[in-house]
Amino acid sequence: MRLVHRRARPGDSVCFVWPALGTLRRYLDVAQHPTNATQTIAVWRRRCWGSCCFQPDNRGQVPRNAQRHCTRGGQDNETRSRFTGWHAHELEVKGSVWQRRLPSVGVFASRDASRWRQYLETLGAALVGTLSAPCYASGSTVARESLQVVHGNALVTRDLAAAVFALIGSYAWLKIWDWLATNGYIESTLSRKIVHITSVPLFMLSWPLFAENHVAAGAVPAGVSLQSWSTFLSMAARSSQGIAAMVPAILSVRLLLAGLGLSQDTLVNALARQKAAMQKWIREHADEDGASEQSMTANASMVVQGDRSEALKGPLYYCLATTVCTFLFWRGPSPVGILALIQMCVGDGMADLIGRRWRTPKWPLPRGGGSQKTIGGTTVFIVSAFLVSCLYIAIFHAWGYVDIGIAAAAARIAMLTVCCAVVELVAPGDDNITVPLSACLIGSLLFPGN
Ligand SMILES: Nc1ccn([C@@H]2O[C@H](COP(=O)(O)OP(=O)(O)OP(=O)(O)O)[C@@H](O)[C@H]2O)c(=O)n1
Ligand SMILES: C/C(=C\CO)CCC[C@H](C)CCC[C@H](C)CCCC(C)C
Repeated sequence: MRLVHRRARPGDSVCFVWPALGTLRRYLDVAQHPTNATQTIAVWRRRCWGSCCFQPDNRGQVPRNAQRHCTRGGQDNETRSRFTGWHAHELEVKGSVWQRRLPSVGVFASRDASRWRQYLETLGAALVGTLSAPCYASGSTVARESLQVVHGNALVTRDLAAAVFALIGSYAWLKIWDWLATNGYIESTLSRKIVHITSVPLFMLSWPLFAENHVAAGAVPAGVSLQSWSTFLSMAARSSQGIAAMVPAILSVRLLLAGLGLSQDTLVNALARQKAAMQKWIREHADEDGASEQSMTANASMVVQGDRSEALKGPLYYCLATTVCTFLFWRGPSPVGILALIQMCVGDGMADLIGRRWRTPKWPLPRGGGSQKTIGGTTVFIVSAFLVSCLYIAIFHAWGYVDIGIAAAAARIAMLTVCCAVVELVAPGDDNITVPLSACLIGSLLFPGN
């Protein structure tokens, strides 16, 4: 392995002006000079993102100590530390992906997880370019100058683009399910639960779009105790996990404002309608078991409008829990954040979705809020949360983010899942707080070194 440096060429400025073009150029370079692919990519990185690069060995392998070597080639201290992880990682992935063909060719047929990851990361780079292009094209000096400031910090630009992408994705996703429910294609309760089950797992699949951590993984939460608040906040705002956590945080603010009546929000209205429909369903079925007529009448009027303050409960806690888990645990190396979010989304959501339709005996526990949990619901919680947790840990391990493999983690995931199912069953308070909170605590005990 050796460090590769070369002078900037005129063509490099194209990459700077429009990184999407740079991505395209990278594809073409790889296609034209297959044996030189590694160097081409590395050089492009160096020019665009101002750092050092490596020449991995003939088999495209990056030595384990690559990261240590990389720190020699950076420029100032800050750039050096920010770029270290990025380069070590880029090259690690390269060996299996970039050598002989365009990464998009055959990627869908591939079972090689690193290809998927590379594909998503390339998409992230292309997104940066695509989103910044209109600003350049607008000709506005302010837009260009501010973009150049951000481009000076290219990894942050990429994270911001990925966050914008996830926000647009969340908007579209919520809209689709609400549209299906309001037009009568599916029940409102089903739409709400599908959103609950799928939103955050989809969000997690977008995490490779974010750049490699600018600040070492774990350093941001550790900064709470080590750094002054201003240093901590600036680290947090520039870190991948900080920017990714802004996605659920922005949704939380939206829910908070609308729930307090400070803004009109169609999302909140939809959630409130769905919740009202769900409560109606629960009370109707409670009525079958002898519930009072009064509760039915009160509920019927709610279905028309829904209660906007509902946004301040389940959905808000859901978004806040996602913000905290994303920010503290991010995509690894610890599996705890991913597991906690899967328990909250898949376990709790599936227990409700299937538990309400599958008539199984109810647990002999006092009722909270008119609902009663069933043995079938708890069984579905355990099975679904366990399977999806295993799937996500396998994916994130194959992507190289989580450092524990599925074989080593499976028994502990099973224990965690059973504990969360019990918490969901007995703990007072909203499941969107109790389940992820206990998953984080129990997970940290079960995976102490990860
Ligand atoms: N372990 C479980 C959990 C839920 N349910 C079913 O799902 C319904 C609603 O569950 P609950 O978690 O109480 O819903 P909420 O918290 O009110 O819904 P949300 O989280 O969407 O606000 C219950 O009445 C029950 O029929 C079940 O059978 N078994
Ligand atoms: C009904 C819900 C909870 C009640 O128990 C779920 C509320 C969903 C949130 C309002 C939206 C959450 C969005 C995610 C944080 C981001 C999704 C991004 C993705 C690309 C779809």
